[in-house]
Amino acid sequence: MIDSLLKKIDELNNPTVVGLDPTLEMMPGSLKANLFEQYGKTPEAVGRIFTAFNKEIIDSVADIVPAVKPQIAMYEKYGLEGLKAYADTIRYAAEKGLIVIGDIKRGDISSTAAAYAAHIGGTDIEGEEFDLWQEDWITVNPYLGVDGIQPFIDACNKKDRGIFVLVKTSNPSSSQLQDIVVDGHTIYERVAELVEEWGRQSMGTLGYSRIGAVVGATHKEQGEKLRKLMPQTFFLVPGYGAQGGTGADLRGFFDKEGRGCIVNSSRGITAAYKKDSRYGDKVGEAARDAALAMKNDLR
Ligand SMILES: O=C(O)c1cc(=O)[nH]c(=O)n1[C@@H]1O[C@H](COP(=O)(O)O)[C@@H](O)[C@H]1O
Repeated sequence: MIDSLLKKIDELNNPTVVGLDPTLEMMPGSLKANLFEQYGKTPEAVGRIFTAFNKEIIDSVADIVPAVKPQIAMYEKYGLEGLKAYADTIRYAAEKGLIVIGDIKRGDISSTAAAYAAHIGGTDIEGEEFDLWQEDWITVNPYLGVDGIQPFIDACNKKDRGIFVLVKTSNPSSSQLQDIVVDGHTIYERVAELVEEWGRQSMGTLGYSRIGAVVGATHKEQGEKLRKLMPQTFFLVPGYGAQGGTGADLRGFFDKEGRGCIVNSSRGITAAYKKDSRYGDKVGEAARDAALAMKNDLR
C-alpha cells in the first residue's frame, strides 16, 4: 500500500489528501432541508446527509487527488447511523479508486489493539475472514509503546496496508507533552526514532515503509528536522489551510525527490463553497477548485 500510495501521488502529481470531516454546520441548507423533511431531525437523516455530501466531494476530486481521510469522530457522534455513513463513504471512495486513510487514532494494550487492528487487518470469525472497514491506512496513537503498536504493524504486513503514528501533532498544545525534553531529546524525537525503527519490519519497494508518521503542517522547523531523522518514514501532514499551514512551510517535509508526504486539508476543501457566495450550494465545484489551488500551492 505504501508503494501504491507513492505511485498514485506521482501519477497525479499531487500529494493532497482530502479530509472528510463533515459537520451539520458544514452541510448546505438545501441538502439538510430535503433529508430532514424525509427522515426528521434524526441520526439517520444526518448519516444520509453526510453520505450524500461526501459522495459529491468524492465525485468532484477523485481524478485529481490520490486519497481521502474520513475522520471517524464526526460520524461516531451520530451513533450507528453515523458509522454507517463512515463505512459507506469508505466503500464509495474505494470504488472511485481513491486510497482511504481512516482517521481513527487508536491505541491500547496489545490484546485490545489487536481488536482495533481489524480496521486494516480484517475480522476473523472462526476461520471466515471479513474486511468490514476497508480502510487502506489508519492513524494510531503510540503512547502505550511497542506492544500497543505491534498488532497494527502485524495487520499492515499481513494485508499490505499502513498506519500513520502520531509523532508531532498540529494542535497548539502539542508542545505540552510532545516537546518535553528527556536526556537531551524531545519526546516527539524519541517517538520519531521508534517509528523509524518499527518501519524497518515493513518496508515497501520504493524506499518508504508502511509505518508512517503524522507530522503537523503547523510545525515547519520540527517537520524539517523529522524528515532528516526519519528518512524511510512517509508523513501524513495535517494542519494545512484551516489551521494555518501553507505550501511554503512544507518544503522541508518532502525528500530531495519531492516525495515523502501527503498533506491533508479537510475544512479548507469541503467547506470551500461557504467562503465564496458565487458557489451557492455547489459544494463539489468549490471543493475541486480548492483542491486544485492546494495542488498548485504544494507543487
Ligand atoms: O491524524 C490526523 O489526521 C490529525 C493529526 C494532527 O496532528 N492534527 C490534525 O488536525 N489531524 C486531523 O486532520 C484533520 C484536520 O482538519 P482541518 O483542520 O479541517 O484541515 C482533522 O481530521 C484532524 O483530526
